[in-house]
This record gives sequence, C-alpha cells and structure tokens, in this order.
Amino acid sequence: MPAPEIILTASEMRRADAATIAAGTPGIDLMRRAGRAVAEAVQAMSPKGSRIAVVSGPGQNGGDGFVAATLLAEQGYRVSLFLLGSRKRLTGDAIEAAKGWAGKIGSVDDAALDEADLIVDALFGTGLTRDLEGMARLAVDRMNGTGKPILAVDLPSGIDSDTGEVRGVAVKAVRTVTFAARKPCHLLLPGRAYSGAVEVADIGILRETLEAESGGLFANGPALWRHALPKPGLSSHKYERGHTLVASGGATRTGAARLAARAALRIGSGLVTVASPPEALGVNAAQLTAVMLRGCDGPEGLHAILQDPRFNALVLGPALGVHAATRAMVSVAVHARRSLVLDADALTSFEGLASELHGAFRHAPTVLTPHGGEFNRLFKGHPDILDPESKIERTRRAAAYTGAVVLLKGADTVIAAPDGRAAINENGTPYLATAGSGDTLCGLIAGLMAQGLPAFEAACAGAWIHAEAGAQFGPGLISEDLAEQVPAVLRELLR
Ligand SMILES: NC(=O)C1=CN([C@@H]2O[C@H](COP(=O)(O)OP(=O)(O)OC[C@H]3O[C@@H](n4cnc5c(N)ncnc54)[C@H](O)[C@@H]3O)[C@@H](O)[C@H]2O)[C@H](O)CC1
Ligand SMILES: [K+]
Repeated sequence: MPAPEIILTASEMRRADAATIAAGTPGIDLMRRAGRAVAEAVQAMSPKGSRIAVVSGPGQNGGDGFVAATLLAEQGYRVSLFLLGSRKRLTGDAIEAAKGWAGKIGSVDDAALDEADLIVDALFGTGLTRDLEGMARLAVDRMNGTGKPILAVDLPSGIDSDTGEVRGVAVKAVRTVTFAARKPCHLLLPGRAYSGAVEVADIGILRETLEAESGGLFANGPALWRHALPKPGLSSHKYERGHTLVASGGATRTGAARLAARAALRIGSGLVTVASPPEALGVNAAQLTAVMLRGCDGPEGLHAILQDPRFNALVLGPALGVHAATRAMVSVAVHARRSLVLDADALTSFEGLASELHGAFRHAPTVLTPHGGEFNRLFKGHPDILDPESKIERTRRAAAYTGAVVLLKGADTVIAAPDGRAAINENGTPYLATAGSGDTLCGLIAGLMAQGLPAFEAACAGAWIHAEAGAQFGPGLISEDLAEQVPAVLRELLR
C-alpha cells in the first residue's frame, strides 16, 4: 500500500533541505541533483541540438538553472542562459553552480530568447516573497510571449508556492520538475493550471525527513483512506453498516434528499431513510424503493426519530430552507451526537451566526461541505478565518473554530480536520458542476460515516469517489448518474 503523498510548504521544504544538509549532504549536491533532473526533463521534451534558453533568477532556483544549462550544453544542446540581475549578486550554492557555466550570460530582455525551441524557467521557486515587478515581471512576460514550451524549475515563476496564487504575473509552463515533494501550488488552482504536468525528482531528501517536516498536508487519494473503507464480511448485517437519515425539503424540493439518500445507499450504508415533511410524503413515497421513508415534522419530528439510536448518520441541509427551523434541526442533530453532514441551507441558515457553531461539533463526527460562497457567508465577520491567502489555511481555521471537518468545495477541494490534518483533492472534473452534485457528495460522506469511517477519512474518500465517478461517467453527466457510477469506482478501490 503506497504511503499518502506528503505536500510540503516552502518553509517546510527549506527545513527538509537544511536537515538533509545538516545530516551531511552538501547543498551544492542537492542543487546538482536538482539541475540534473531538469536537464533530464529537457532531454525527454526536446531532441539534442535544439536551442534551449535557460532563464535564471538571483537565488537557488536560478542556481538549479545554471546546473541544468551546463549539463545540457555538455550533452550537445545549443544553450543560452539569461540571468535576472548580475552574476556577482548570486548567493549561496548558486555561486558554485554558476562557476560551471562557461558560456555567455545574457540579460532577460535579450531578444535571443525568442529563438529558443524550449525555455527553462529558473527565475523563482519557493523563495518568491512578493508580486513580480520591473525586470522580474518583464522576464515572465517575455517567456510567456515567446509562445514556446516552458519547463518550470520547482514551480512556475510568479506562482506562490503555498497558496497557488499568481503574484502579479506567472509563467505558464507545460511541465514542472519539482524536488522531493509537491508543494500546495502544484495542486491548488490556479497554480495547478500554470504548472502543467508535474514530476517530482528525488534529490536525496529522505522520506522520513519529509515526514518529520510535514505539517499534515496531503494529496487526497486512496492511499490516505483506503485502509478505512469498510469491507463487508460474510457475517456483516445491514444494521452493522449503519443507518443514514436524510432530511427532505418541502413538496417541491425533495430531489436533493433523494440524491443524497441514494448515494448513501450506493456507498454502502446498511439502511437509508428520508425524513420527509408531511406535505412531501406522497412525492417521496412515489419515488423511493430501497430508501425508506419517515414522516418528520420539523425539529420536534427529528427529535422523535432520533430517539432510535440506530440512526447513526445524518444529512441536513439540501433544500431544507434558510430559516430558524433549519437551525433548530441542526441543534437537534448536534445534541443527538450522531455523525452529521451539514450542507447548503444548513450552513447558510447560520449566515453571520457562525459564533453559534463555535466548538459546536466536538462531540460527534461532523463534516461541513460549503462551496466558496457559502463559506464566505457563513464566516462573514470572522476575518481570522476569511482573510488568509491560502485556501488550506482558511479551511483549517474553520475546522479548528467549529470542531468539524470542513470540506471547502471547488475544482481544488480542500478538506481540513480540527487537528490540523488537511488534504487537497485534484481529481475533480468540470462535469461535476451540475445541479445536485453537492447533494450526492453529502450522501457519500454520510454513508461512509454510517459505516464507521471517521469524519476526515469519510470526507476525503467521499470527495475522491464523487470526483472519480464524475470523471468516469464524463460528458452528459447529471447528478442522478453519480450514485450509479459508484459501484464501478468501488470495484476498483476494493480490488
Ligand atoms: N530541497 C529543495 O527543494 C531544493 C531547492 N532548491 C532550489 O532553491 C529554490 C529556493 O531558492 P531561494 O533562493 O530560497 O529562492 P528563489 O530562488 O525562489 O528566489 C530567489 C530570490 O529572489 C528574491 N525575490 C523573491 N521574490 C522576488 C520578487 N517578487 N522580485 C524579485 N526578487 C524576488 C529573493 O531574494 C529570493 O531569495 C527552490 O525553489 C529550488 O529551485 C535547491 O536548489 C535544491 C534543493
Ligand atoms: K521557476
């Protein structure tokens, strides 16, 4: 079973670097290995003899560029090197790396850049500290302006390694060679889009060093939670696989609950019941078969149903309406201490009232599944949660504040637990942007918690399976298809 992929921030990477150097590996060796990996990537992209333009910056990223340029020239490529700033301003290992380069050093505004067949972007890496301006900005615009393929060293220059945001302007790379571990910018948007295909080069930093410096951020994938997936044994009984309860909206808004309910059943919840307001019983009854149905008249009705401890996972939110009654339903569910997924109206009903959710979910596994707009509305008036540049940081703070796992949806969905663990999901597909997709996700997560998965693993697995189902189905996807695609995804996972 492969280990979960650790994602390191710039500062964590620097510490891993330093620890490796302290353990006896000279920094210049790391740089030489980095440069070699870049040269090998160029060889795979462009035939010997082609014209390679290496654009180096003033720091160690630039140093990697010097090493790559020297190796490529030795291997018969026609290499020209352009430096931002002057050689005498180089620092650290880049000084040593530059000694190996015997060719001329041009300036980044040199027209020769346009003659290249392929450009190596070694301008900035994890040391970017502010928006690009002046010559630095011009260099990026020049590289992008050539229309030639760009290979980024470590990450595309102008992208913030930890947030994935564009700092003024950024290189649009077709490929990136990063070192030791991917950084958040390789998974978060727009950084993911600017990076192109990303390969991770081993430059001799040990996995245990990466683990030691890790801040608990992972790429979301089966390696993170496959171990926790339920594997029904011969003796397993439907009651052992939990009972998910999904609250339905009124007579004209019942589809969301049925989508969530069907998804919970498909992901393996032993039983699933829709709790329906009296006026929607007929509508729901006419469209439910394996999913069961109970009348539920508001918070009191929910309280009555939850006297039965077998209902061990709940979905509240989709189409419930934005009002006090929905808040009261949430309160009943919280006091019943059942696993809980809150989405849509159950979140928006607390708009500006997030303080009522402070520490509210510490007593039972809970997952909040807002999209960006719901998140910003829910935590309005909490700049400590909304202000951080990094989507990971915002999600982590919301999780710590509420005590729930928070899944902040997007093409780069971030999942964070109150204990600081976080994961970035990258298998999302544009096809998922269809009505009811979020309802289905709620059902998947609740159905997994009904079977005993902890909230963080359930949210990560739910997000990944949801996206995988969408990607497998492809064009023409509507939400009704998602739950029906889950068996195919599970077959792969449980093989
Ligand atoms: N283990 C590893 O990952 C290794 C990484 N290496 C490479 O080192 C860079 C990080 O190097 P660093 O010198 O810290 O930063 P940069 O080269 O990214 O930046 C250079 C320098 O630029 C200045 N600067 C920052 N922002 C701006 C700006 N907006 N405008 C102008 N100048 C700016 C600042 O002074 C920076 O120090 C990493 O990405 C890897 O490529 C090692 O080579 C091998 C091991
Ligand atoms: K770069």
